[in-house]
Amino acid sequence: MIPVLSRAQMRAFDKFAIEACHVPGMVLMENAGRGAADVISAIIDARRLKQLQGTPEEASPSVWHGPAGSPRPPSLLPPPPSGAPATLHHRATAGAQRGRPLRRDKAAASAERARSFPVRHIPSPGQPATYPLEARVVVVCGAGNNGGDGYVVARHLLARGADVHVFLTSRSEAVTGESRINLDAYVDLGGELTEMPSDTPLTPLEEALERADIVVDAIFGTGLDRPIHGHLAEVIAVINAASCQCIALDVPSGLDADSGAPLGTSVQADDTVTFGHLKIGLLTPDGARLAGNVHVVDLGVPDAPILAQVGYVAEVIRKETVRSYLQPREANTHKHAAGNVLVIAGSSGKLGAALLTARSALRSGAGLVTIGTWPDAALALQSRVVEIMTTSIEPEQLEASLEAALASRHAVAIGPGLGLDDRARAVVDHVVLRWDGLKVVDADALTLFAGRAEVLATAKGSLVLTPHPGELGRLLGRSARAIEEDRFGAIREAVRITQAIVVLKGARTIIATPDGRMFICMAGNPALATAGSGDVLTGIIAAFACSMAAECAAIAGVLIHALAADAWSLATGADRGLQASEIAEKFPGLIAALSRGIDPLAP
Ligand SMILES: NC(=O)C1=CN([C@@H]2O[C@H](COP(=O)(O)OP(=O)(O)OC[C@H]3O[C@@H](n4cnc5c(N)ncnc54)[C@H](O)[C@@H]3O)[C@@H](O)[C@H]2O)[C@@H](O)CC1
Ligand SMILES: Nc1ncnc2c1ncn2[C@@H]1O[C@H](COP(=O)(O)OP(=O)(O)O)[C@@H](O)[C@H]1O
Ligand SMILES: [K+]
Repeated sequence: MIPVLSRAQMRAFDKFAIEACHVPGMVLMENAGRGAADVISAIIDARRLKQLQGTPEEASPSVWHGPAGSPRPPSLLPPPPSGAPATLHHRATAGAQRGRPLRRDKAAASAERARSFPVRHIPSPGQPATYPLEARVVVVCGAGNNGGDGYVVARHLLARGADVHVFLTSRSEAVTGESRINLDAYVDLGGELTEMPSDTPLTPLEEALERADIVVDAIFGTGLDRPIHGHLAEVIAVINAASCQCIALDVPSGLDADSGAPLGTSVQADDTVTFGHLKIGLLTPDGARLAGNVHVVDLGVPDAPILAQVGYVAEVIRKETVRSYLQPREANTHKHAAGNVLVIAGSSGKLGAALLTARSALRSGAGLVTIGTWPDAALALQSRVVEIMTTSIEPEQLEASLEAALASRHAVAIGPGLGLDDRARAVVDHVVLRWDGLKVVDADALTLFAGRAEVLATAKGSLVLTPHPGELGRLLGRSARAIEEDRFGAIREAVRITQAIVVLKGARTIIATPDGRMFICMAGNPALATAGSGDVLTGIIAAFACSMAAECAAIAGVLIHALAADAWSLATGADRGLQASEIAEKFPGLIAALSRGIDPLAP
C-alpha cells in the first residue's frame, strides 16, 4: 500500500512521532534534509554522468513537467574542463576496457590496504558514486521548518563539495527552534547565507540564480495557511523566472497540500522531494504539474503504528494489487462464464461510442458482448460488427425490449453516445434505477441525472459512475473548473450523495467507494485526451465487473486503461495521436503481463 496523506494528517504524523514515539523533531528534520540531499545529489550525478558519456540532454527519456509550452531548462552542468580528473566511475570503466583483471588477489589487496590506508567513499543508495559534487546550488529558505530542512540540505551538499548559497526570506533572528540550530550549524561550517527580508532588493538572488545549476525551494511546506502576497510572491516569481532546475522540499512553496491549487502563487518545480508520505495535493492535475517528478524520502520511523493513529486519505493503485484481482482462466471456461455484457449506447451519428465500449469489453475478456441501441442504430451497426451482437431498444415497447435485452447479463455499460432525449431518459431510469445488477454509468447516462443526483442512491443493484469533471460538475451543480479545483472534495460529495462507486477521470484518475476509501491512479498520460477514450474505460470496467467485485473492476480497469496509453507512448515516443480504438488493443497483453507479475512498461 502507498498511502497518501492530507496536510493535517502529515502534521499529525510528525507530531505523533515526536510526542508519542519520542523521535526528536531534530532527527526527523535531519532525516528529511539528508534524504533530500541524497535525491538532489543523485540528480546532479546522473546528469553529470550523462554528460561525461556524451549523451545529449535531449535524448533523455525523462518527461519535462514544466508549464505547457515552456522551454526545458538548459543542461545542468558545464562540460568538464579538459584534463579534469577522471571520476571513480571513469577510472573503473577505463580499467575494465584495458582488460585489467576484475578479480584481485584478496590477500595481496588486504596487505596493500594495510600499507596505504586508502580512504574510500562507499556510496549508499541514492548517493552519487563520486564526490565532490560539481554543482552550484542556491537554497531559498523560509523562516519555518521547511526552511530548516533547507539548511540541512545545504549542509549536506556543502559537505559533498557543492558550491552552496542560502538565501533566507527573513532575518536570521526570526528563525527559531530546530531550524535555527540547523541554520547556525550551516553558517558555522562556513556556509554562505544572505538575508533577504521584505525591505531588501532581490537582485542578489537573481544574480545567484543566473549562475546556479539548481535552486532548492524551502520557503513553505505544510505550514502554508494563507495566500502568499507581496515580497514572498516576488521571491517565488524570481525562482520561477530562473532557468536552472528547481527542486522543491516537501511541496512547491505556495501549493495547498490538500487541494493541489496554488494559494496566491506557487513555485513551479521540476522535482519535489516530499517527506514521509505523499501529500494529496501533489496528486491533483494542478498539483502534479507544479510538483514535477515527486520523490518520497522516509523520515526514519516505522509507518504502521503512526498511520494507525493518524489515518490516510487515499492509496496509490499498485500493479501488484491489480495482479491479485486477475485470476487465470479455468481450462473449461465457456463464453457465458467469461462474462456477458450488455452495452446500452450509441445513436445516429454516435455509433462509434457504442462500438468502442463493446470492443473494449471483448478485449478485456468478456465472453459475450451485445450492444443494445435504437432500432436505426442497431440496423446500421449490424453491417459493422462481427463478434459483437446487437439488439434493438424499441421506444414504443421500451420496458419489454429492455427486459429481454437485460436477461442473463452479468453487467451493463450504459451511456456512451446514447443521447439526451426523453426516450434515453426513460431507458436510463429503467436500467440504472430498476435493474438489479451491476451497471457502469457513463457519459449521457450521467448527464441525464443532472439536478437529481440523489435519486441514484435509490438505485437497485450496484453502480459504478465514471464522470469526467464536466459530467461530475453537472451532477453536483458546479462548473468543471470548480471540480478540478477540489477533485477530492468533489468525489467524496458525489459518493455521499449517490452511494455509488465513483471514478473521477482526468490526469490522476480517482476512485472513491461508499465506505470512504479512495484510490489514485498514477499511470496514464495526455495521449488519453482523445475522443472515445472514456468509452473504452467504461467497457473494460463492465467486463471486469463480470468476474470481480465492482470496486476491484474499477481499480483494475482504470490502471490497465492508463497503462495502455503509457505503453503506447513508450513505444511511439508520442504524447498525442493515440486513437481510442488502439487503447483496447493493448489490453490482452497488459492483462497477461500483470497476471504474471511482469512490469509491462519495463524495458
Ligand atoms: N518536525 C516536523 O514536524 C517536521 C517538519 N518538517 C518540515 O516542516 C514543514 C512544516 O513546517 P512549519 O510548520 O514550520 O511550516 P512552513 O515552514 O511550511 O511555514 C512556516 C510558517 O509560515 C507562516 N505562513 C504560512 N502561510 C504564509 C503566507 N502565505 N505568508 C507568510 N507566512 C506564512 C506560518 O506561520 C507557518 O507556520 C514541512 O513541510 C516539512 O518541510 C520536516 O522537517 C519533517 C519533520
Ligand atoms: N491528460 C490526461 N492524463 C491522463 N489521462 C487522461 C488525460 N486526459 C484524459 N485522460 C483519460 O482519458 C479518458 C477520457 O475520458 P472522457 O473524458 O470520458 O473521454 P470521451 O468522452 O471522449 O470518451 C479518461 O479515462 C481520462 O482519465
Ligand atoms: K517548499
